[in-house]
Amino acid sequence: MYTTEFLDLPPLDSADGVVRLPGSKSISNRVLLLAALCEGTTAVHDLLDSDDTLVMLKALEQLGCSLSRHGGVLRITGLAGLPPAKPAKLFLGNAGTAMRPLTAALAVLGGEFELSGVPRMHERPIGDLVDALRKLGCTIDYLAQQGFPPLRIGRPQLRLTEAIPVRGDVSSQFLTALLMALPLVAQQDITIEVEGELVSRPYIEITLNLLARFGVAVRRDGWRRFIIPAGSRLVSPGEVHVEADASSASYFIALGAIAAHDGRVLRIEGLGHDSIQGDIRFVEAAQLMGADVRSGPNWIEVRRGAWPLRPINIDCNHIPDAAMTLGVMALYATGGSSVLRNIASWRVKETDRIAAMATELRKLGARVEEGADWLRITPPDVWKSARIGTYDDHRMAMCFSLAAFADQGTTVRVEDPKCVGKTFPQYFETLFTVARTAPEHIPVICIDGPTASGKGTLASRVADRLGYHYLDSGALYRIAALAARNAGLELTAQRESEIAAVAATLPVRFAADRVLLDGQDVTDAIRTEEAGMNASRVSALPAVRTALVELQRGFRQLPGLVADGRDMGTVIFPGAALKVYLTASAAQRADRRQRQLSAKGIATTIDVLRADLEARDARDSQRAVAPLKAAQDALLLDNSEQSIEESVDQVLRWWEERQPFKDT
Ligand SMILES: Nc1ncnc2c1ncn2[C@@H]1O[C@H](COP(=O)(O)OP(=O)(O)O)[C@@H](O)[C@H]1O
Ligand SMILES: Nc1ccn([C@H]2C[C@H](O)[C@@H](COP(=O)(O)OP(=O)(O)O)O2)c(=O)n1
Repeated sequence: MYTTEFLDLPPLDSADGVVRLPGSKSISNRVLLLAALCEGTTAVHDLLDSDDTLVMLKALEQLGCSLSRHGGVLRITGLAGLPPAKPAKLFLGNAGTAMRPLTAALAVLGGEFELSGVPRMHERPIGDLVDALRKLGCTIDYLAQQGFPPLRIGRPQLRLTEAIPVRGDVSSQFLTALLMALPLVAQQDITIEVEGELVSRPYIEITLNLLARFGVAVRRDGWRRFIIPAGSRLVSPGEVHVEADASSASYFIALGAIAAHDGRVLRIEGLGHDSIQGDIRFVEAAQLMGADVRSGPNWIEVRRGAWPLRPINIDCNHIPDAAMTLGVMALYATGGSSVLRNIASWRVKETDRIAAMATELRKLGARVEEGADWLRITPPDVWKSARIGTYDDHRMAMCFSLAAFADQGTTVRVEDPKCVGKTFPQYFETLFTVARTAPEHIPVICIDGPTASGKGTLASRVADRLGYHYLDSGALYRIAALAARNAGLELTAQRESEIAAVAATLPVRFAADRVLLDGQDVTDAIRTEEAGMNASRVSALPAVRTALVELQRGFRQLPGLVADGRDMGTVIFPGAALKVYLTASAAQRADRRQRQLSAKGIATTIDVLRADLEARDARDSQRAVAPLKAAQDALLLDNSEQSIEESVDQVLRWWEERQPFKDT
């Protein structure tokens, strides 16, 4: 997951390939709660691993459920319909799918519980659910503002003979919560009556479907009355497979419609046309806009159909979450405006999504009108690069990533990308496996300079701050030298072609912070001073340098690269958007190297080190091919008197000055 302050998406061109998506959040949290309440043990396969499921799991553990994990399977032994034995204070983050049903289940079962969440959760209304629960005899108090979490729950005196009214027009989660909780106390038929128009009906269908799997067949009379039959009991079905999340799939369905052009196909696995999730109907909306979609029971394939996309005017009640994705697709639907209607529930989600979408779409150049429960979006005439605020809302981050495909070459900065952790922690990584763009669009920052100037330290920290890949090109010369020695070669010009042949086929792999050569961990072996000197020797051989060019350029991958070495800016990435030539005095560098070595328990003297590094400087800058020197357009940074943080901040400032949205 990207935990950087922001993530810049350079202009993207197309998409193809296969994605497997994480499990559905709605199904995951419902299954977890039902498994926790029922009789028996449930093995849950393909559970979503995200912030919202984590808070649910922690809460269930606190309530006394026993959980164990083996491989990808989670086993839960339920409470068999009994109230939790101990009082508990549950923290539920910003997970509505945990807060609402747990409130209902615990209020019906009774005990001493407190339920709280993040500040935004304390702004999301729960009064209608609490009113319904109080009417049937539950004890619930507000601990802060009336109508909002945090809540205290006590013991109920249940009255279940009369129909229980619940409002259906704010959030379907209230009805879901009652439907999952009331089978615990169904000594007689229990009737729930929905007041107002029921929003987000598909989510109720998921609830009913899962209740049926746990042995409870709810009867219903249209969408107004739901009856839980007397004698209902929640019983584990044994095994449950969680299907991939249909709301998460919406981003990739849209991606296919926007970017799978010229024979490309985007295939989504783990979800198909017989999905029980309402958001699967996003497919129909995407088709109306022009997507070419084919699907089977467990897969969906999407290609670009109509292009540009067609504007849409649609009632989104049946796809409340996935409909946000239509808002960004509308940017590509020229020839009119798109209207998304019946989206009032957006106002009380992770953020006020109507206001948030309007604000951020405008930044890209779209004209947007906003009503109480609708949005009208007219695509930009001229796209603008923009910093997109995400409001701690995973769906804002995910849908706006799709704005990077404008053919006018816009850069989209997604702020706080880690908000996707709520439902899809690997969203951007998954996007980058299928999104394509020309290499010259992928940003590169080059940091060249002499030994021990701090290139590696600076480059890897800048890469961390930007979420970019990092290329330590010196490591490749070190590895090439080691591999050549292992092959019994002397590191001399007479052996140039043989060393180059070794370098051309290096079986090297970078895994986390380890370097593997032919499966052997050589991380420490390549870091000795001798290995540095050997690297310097082989790096003077032109054929060796040529052999390593493609390997180095292969590191230029989405979302960007920071590369350090001697010739990053002059030879390997001459078109890089930022080149830094890093220096420090020889005395400083010798001192730094000595500290670095002594931290590893290697004793040396400053004089020897200084002589070594001056010898290396001389060889690296005097060789015939790609000598160490500043690129003409490089910015010079002498960090002799700077701390590491100061030099990192300096480079990031230079980088910001080059961004297209720096003045916005
Ligand atoms: N600006 C700086 N100020 C002080 N020490 C630094 C600075 N930059 C790097 N160092 C230290 O100098 C040592 C050498 O840095 P390194 O990144 O390995 O250099 P290079 O990759 O140029 O050989 C490291 O121990 C690092 O912590
Ligand atoms: N892009 C590069 C990187 C390194 N080299 C050569 C020259 C250097 O002396 C050796 C070792 O590089 P490395 O960056 O690992 O060395 P230092 O950490 O700066 O001591 O490889 C090169 O020629 N071109």
